[in-house]
Amino acid sequence: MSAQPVTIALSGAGGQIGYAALFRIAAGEICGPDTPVNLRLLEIPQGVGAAEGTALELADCAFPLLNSITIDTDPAVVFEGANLALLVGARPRTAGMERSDLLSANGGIFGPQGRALNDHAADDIRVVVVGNPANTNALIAQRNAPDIPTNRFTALTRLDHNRAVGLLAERSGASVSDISGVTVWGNHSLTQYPDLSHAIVNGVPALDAVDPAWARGEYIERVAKRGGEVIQVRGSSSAASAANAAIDHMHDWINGTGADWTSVSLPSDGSYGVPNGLISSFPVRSTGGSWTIVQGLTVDVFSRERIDASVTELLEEHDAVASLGLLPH
Ligand SMILES: NC(=O)C1=CN([C@@H]2O[C@H](COP(=O)(O)OP(=O)(O)OC[C@H]3O[C@@H](n4cnc5c(N)ncnc54)[C@H](O)[C@@H]3O)[C@@H](O)[C@H]2O)C=CC1
Ligand SMILES: O=C([O-])CC(=O)C(=O)O
Repeated sequence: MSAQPVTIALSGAGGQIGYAALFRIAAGEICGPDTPVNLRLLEIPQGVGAAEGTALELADCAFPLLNSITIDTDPAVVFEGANLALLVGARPRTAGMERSDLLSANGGIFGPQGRALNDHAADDIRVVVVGNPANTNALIAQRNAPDIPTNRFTALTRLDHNRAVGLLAERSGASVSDISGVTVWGNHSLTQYPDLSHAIVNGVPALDAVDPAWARGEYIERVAKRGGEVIQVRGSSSAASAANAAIDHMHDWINGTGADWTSVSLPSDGSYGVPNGLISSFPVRSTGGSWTIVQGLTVDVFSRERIDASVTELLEEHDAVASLGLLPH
């Protein structure tokens, strides 16, 4: 244990994803076995008890890397000096709530959190938004943090990516480690596009290894609706797999992806016709601590239509939050 401690903030620490993530983070799964961890846990008052209970259990694990735990309801306190932020806590849609109500309620969370990150986080802050609607919540946070480079704000589509790889492995009979080149484009929503056009299974193009009609039909729907399938079968939403994906995302951002790429929602630079600034999912590699969008992939007519459909939904969400005054910068 030699490196400087890393300060990792997690909002929604008393919830189910928080419970599935915090023990792994405290064990060093994001930054590795040499980096001590300061945990900063953000909750609303009704969630503080659950976060405190989790902190008791974290202490009972006697993790050698766990340097400190702070629990607070004030984002300014929690984000002070934070190097990494996992924004998990969000306002869920409840019965009778219109989409604009949901966006407005989340604006009330991610606007202030963006401002607190702007004013208090460390210069190297990296943010992943998990709480839904994740892409638009990330956009709100980013647009409220004018002093933080835009590319430090991301939203989680790694769970969709991992689901896409897992279901392709299941269908093809290959192991996950023999699959590469899978991409999830667009929004973390039902319009997302899990794309096998460039995927390779055991050295063979995926569209030769599995029925292309399945890959461009049932498969896309199955990946996009996997969250709903988990809720139906498990009785509650994906938690361990979401926590795992958030850890994968942060781990790869810091440590690099290697030859294969993964999927991350990040502010577009105009690549693949996605409007500048929109936080959309792309094929990306990480090197030197930064994500780079993989360039030069051919996009056929089918893929173009699917990407455009999801980007259209993101633009609608953008316009809705802009009209609510939630994107000040
Ligand atoms: N992007 C993705 O792939 C996925 C996203 N999600 C989303 O992640 C979010 C969290 O899911 P769960 O942990 O299962 O929910 P949960 O309801 O178990 O926990 C959420 C926690 O956030 C807290 N919270 C609410 N508002 C907060 C605020 N302003 N500041 C700090 N904490 C706050 C709540 O008190 C609660 O403890 C949901 O929005 C869910 O839809 C879930 C799975 C996958
Ligand atoms: O719908 C939810 O709350 C959970 C979710 O995002 C997913 O499982 O992909």
